Amino acid sequence: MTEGTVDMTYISYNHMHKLCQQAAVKIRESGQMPDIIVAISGGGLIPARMLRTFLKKENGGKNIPIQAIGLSLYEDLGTDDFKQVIGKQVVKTQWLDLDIINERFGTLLGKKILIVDEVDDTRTTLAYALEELEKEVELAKQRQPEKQHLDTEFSVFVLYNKLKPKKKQLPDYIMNEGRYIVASDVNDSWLCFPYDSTDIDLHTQRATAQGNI
Ligand SMILES: O=P(O)(O)OC[C@H]1O[C@H](OP(=O)(O)OP(=O)(O)O)[C@H](O)[C@@H]1O
Repeated sequence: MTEGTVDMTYISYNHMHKLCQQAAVKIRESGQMPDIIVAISGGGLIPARMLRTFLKKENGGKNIPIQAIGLSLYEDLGTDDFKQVIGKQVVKTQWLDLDIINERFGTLLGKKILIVDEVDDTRTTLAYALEELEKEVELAKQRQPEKQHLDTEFSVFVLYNKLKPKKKQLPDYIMNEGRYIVASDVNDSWLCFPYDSTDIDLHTQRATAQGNI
């Protein structure tokens, strides 16, 4: 941030698209080609869908299903305690459809699961998502003890990682074993995403001027 003002970084759809294309190669090379993509809604939905196009290509033409989970740290959900919790507490608004996962795969256990979001800011949301998904794995082991030996492997993909001190950490097995995949490390500026714009032409001009095209 600059003193008294906020640095604004404008991002175009094209920029997100191209980063997803490059990231798909990194994901394949990491050995973490997912069975399931878990998109953190809302911001993770668009990169997850873009990524799926390129992962399909990297995955021999096989499409990878996307499940959406809704987590909100900064959004006003109209609750009475909004001012107290914004930026501090993650609110779960949607969760995995385990019936669909079990119907399609038989189990969540033994799967490679890629968690996708558009930005890692304080890392609070990603840490929460991973903790809650790990709890689902433990519950699945209780429900399906005959499959508890199957290793479920998580990895994380973000389009933009802000280079700043983080409030929460991801475990070493994510950070140190090639399972935290970042398309672009960025300074701690305000990221302006195209889907938040009410004037997409002006937004794209600004993104272009900053080279984010
Ligand atoms: O690293 P953190 O500090 O946790 O911040 C990152 C999160 O913040 C944004 O979500 P937001 O809560 O604004 O909801 P949205 O995706 O629906 O806009 C973004 O989409 C990430 O999920």
